[in-house]
Amino acid sequence: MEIGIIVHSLTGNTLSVAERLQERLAADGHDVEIEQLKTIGEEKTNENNSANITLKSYPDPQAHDLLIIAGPVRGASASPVLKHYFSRVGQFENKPMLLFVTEFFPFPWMGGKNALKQMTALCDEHGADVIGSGVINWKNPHRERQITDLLQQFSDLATGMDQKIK
Ligand SMILES: Cc1cc2nc3c(=O)[nH]c(=O)nc-3n(C[C@H](O)[C@H](O)[C@H](O)COP(=O)(O)O)c2cc1C
Repeated sequence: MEIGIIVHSLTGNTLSVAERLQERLAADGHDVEIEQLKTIGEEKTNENNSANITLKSYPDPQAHDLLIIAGPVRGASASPVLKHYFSRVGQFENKPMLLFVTEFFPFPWMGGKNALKQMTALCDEHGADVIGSGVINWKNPHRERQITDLLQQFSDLATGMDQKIK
């Protein structure tokens, strides 16, 4: 199955989890491509109006069977860069989607869950079908276990989906 991981990552945390996911899903037999969302010029972290953001490129969601969308938590909310990407892409036409966020604080209720809720609402609005999601808390003493659990969960969901479409 063709899997696209569309990731916004400024300081590398989210990207590092995305790379581990890519490795895991590739070992499961999928074709996995990471596409990073990058702003033109230096990213302004105080820019909360996603309409003022312009990206270097806008990955085509229809190029993949399954999409994984990931980014950092910003002010207990979804990343403005991801919000902008959704607004520019328009409709996802029932694309199956997995979501994850990384955040500095140690527990998911400290912003991560809210960011995921916003991203899920955006997916609903744009016609995507969210089949799983997760939060990685960078300051949680069990961060490594959170990451391995996420890899396992996403691997199981991707395998289940692959079996359905075959
Ligand atoms: C402007 C800004 C706002 C942030 N807000 C939060 C927040 O509300 N809660 C949190 O836990 N971390 C917050 N963070 C930290 C990032 O979410 C966290 O470090 C994340 O893992 C960074 O991911 P990245 O390295 O992929 O960019 C914020 C970071 C920035 C720059």
